[in-house]
Amino acid sequence: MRSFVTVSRETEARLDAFAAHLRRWTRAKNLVGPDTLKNLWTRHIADSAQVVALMPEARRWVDLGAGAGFPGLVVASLVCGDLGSRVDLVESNGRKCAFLRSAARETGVPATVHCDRIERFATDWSGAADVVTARALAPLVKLLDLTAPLIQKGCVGVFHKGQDVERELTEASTYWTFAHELVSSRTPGGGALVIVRDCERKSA
Ligand SMILES: C[S@@+](CC[C@H](N)C(=O)[O-])C[C@H]1O[C@@H](n2cnc3c(N)ncnc32)[C@H](O)[C@@H]1O
Repeated sequence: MRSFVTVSRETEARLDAFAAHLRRWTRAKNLVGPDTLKNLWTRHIADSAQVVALMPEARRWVDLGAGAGFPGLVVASLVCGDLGSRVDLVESNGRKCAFLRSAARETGVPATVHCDRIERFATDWSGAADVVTARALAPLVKLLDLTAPLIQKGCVGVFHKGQDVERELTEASTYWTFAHELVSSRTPGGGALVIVRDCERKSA
């Protein structure tokens, strides 16, 4: 982690507490696979943290399909202390929601957990967001379906993608017109981040 992202001592302490909490929960409740723990700092924490550097002015974040907190809880650890910062985490798995709440309490970060289906959250939620994130959740075309209502209100989508990002962009452009930027991931694995600032569904 330290070689990929530079953070303050306080942030590093929060991330350490989050990592320790995740290891404890995984031992007791089998929350994430052994590969996740093995590569925790480089593949998951640093990979998650890079979205904050891309959106330094953002204060209100929404993370869809937060899982064990990537990137949402890592973002919350980094923006903690910035005036007005908050992260809304959406996750439908009850065990993961319990972990997310417990980890947010333990680390003292400004995160709210919505234990809900994204489809329902997206329809019901009346809050505002600067950035919506999703990592390892769905192909880009589906992410645009889910996040278009937010993006069309000015929220920026920042989506972690793997090596087949070009194929996902081509597929998405069949159904959507969207303004995007592609940023190479700073962490190993050859992935990329797709930043979407505007989108409109193409007429049939
Ligand atoms: C592959 S995991 C990725 C978790 C995390 N973002 C990461 O990068 O490690 C996808 C997560 O999204 C959640 N999820 C999938 N579809 C969902 C939906 N429609 N509503 C809410 N959560 C969903 C799953 O429960 C799971 O925890």
